[in-house]
Amino acid sequence: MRAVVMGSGSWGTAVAKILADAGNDVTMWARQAERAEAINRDRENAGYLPGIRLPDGLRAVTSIEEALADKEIVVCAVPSQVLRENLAQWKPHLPEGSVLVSLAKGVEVSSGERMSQVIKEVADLPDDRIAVLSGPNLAREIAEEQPAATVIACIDEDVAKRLQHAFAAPYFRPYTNTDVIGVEIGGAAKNVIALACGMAAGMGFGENTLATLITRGLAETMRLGIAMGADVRTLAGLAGIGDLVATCSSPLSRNRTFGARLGEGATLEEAQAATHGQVAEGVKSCRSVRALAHQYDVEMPLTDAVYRVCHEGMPVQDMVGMLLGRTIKPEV
Ligand SMILES: NC(=O)C1=CN([C@@H]2O[C@H](COP(=O)(O)OP(=O)(O)OC[C@H]3O[C@@H](n4cnc5c(N)ncnc54)[C@H](O)[C@@H]3O)[C@@H](O)[C@H]2O)C=CC1
Ligand SMILES: O=C(CO)COP(=O)(O)O
Repeated sequence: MRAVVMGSGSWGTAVAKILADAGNDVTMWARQAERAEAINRDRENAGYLPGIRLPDGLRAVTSIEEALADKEIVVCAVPSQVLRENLAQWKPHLPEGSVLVSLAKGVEVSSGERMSQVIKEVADLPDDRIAVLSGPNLAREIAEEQPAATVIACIDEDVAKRLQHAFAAPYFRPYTNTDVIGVEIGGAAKNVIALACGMAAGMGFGENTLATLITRGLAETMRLGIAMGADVRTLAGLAGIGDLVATCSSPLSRNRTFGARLGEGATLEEAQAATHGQVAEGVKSCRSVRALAHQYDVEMPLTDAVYRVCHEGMPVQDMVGMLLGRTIKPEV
């Protein structure tokens, strides 16, 4: 199929490689001319995935019109808080009949909307032309062709199946799902829990703490997902627990790394500066996920604690007392 990946950061580049390796005709859109030129000249996106050789057929362009022309699959690979402004520029050039696939893992702070809702609103598309791709997919590992699986969700199962074939590469196995809400909530919430896990690791805590945070993080993600209409089995799958485990455990995760820096004593500004312009989505999404928890009247104590550290100046060390000092209660 003819596909374009709109955004040439870490994950956009890795997904462009997947699509090319899966036999599609793939274009990448980059904001900066130097990045597009370097990708075309060096077959490498050195700023984001140094040392990864990109497939020969992959072509990068900076013109939005050229990028989108005639494409059947349009992959949205920009961070969640800037998807709306990017989409507004892409909209006039979106080809008739194309399907938009969101890669972003976040909930928009200004609206409380999931990415598929933002796409529907801004691009004015029916639900069967909007899909989301999410799972335990650390960009660097996938770019190195380490085997992994993912979930492609669309309300229309036939569309999800078409995309499943388009994204299936020898090292990358997509599963379909029609539970778009579950897949999106799993992806957004795990970044917040990964911040908490990073903070714990940074403070020197070990595997018991990590396992506790992952498990209770899943419990609160499930509470929110169920309240919003998700299928709990989605959250017990790749886009839920799968991604939670990968992100919370890996030093490759930007969210976990951001949290670890705070846990080691860095200020928010220092942690932000150390991300080198790459996005740690959970820092913003903890605000919107917490707002959804309030809206749907569910308890999300870990998300609340991360929010307080990131936005209310609560010292990281106070998280422990805040979480363990809660009223003791049944597990389930
Ligand atoms: N990196 C990873 O391992 C994975 C990332 N994701 C998700 O994919 C989405 C994109 O992530 P990455 O590619 O890793 O991000 P990144 O930070 O590496 O790259 C972001 C890309 O968006 C572009 N962009 C366009 N408009 C922008 C603006 N106004 N502000 C900032 N950047 C802008 C940047 O130029 C850059 O090419 C995020 O929501 C992330 O959570 C999902 C799975 C894996
Ligand atoms: O979503 C990811 C892995 O599935 C990547 O996580 P980070 O954004 O924390 O690097």
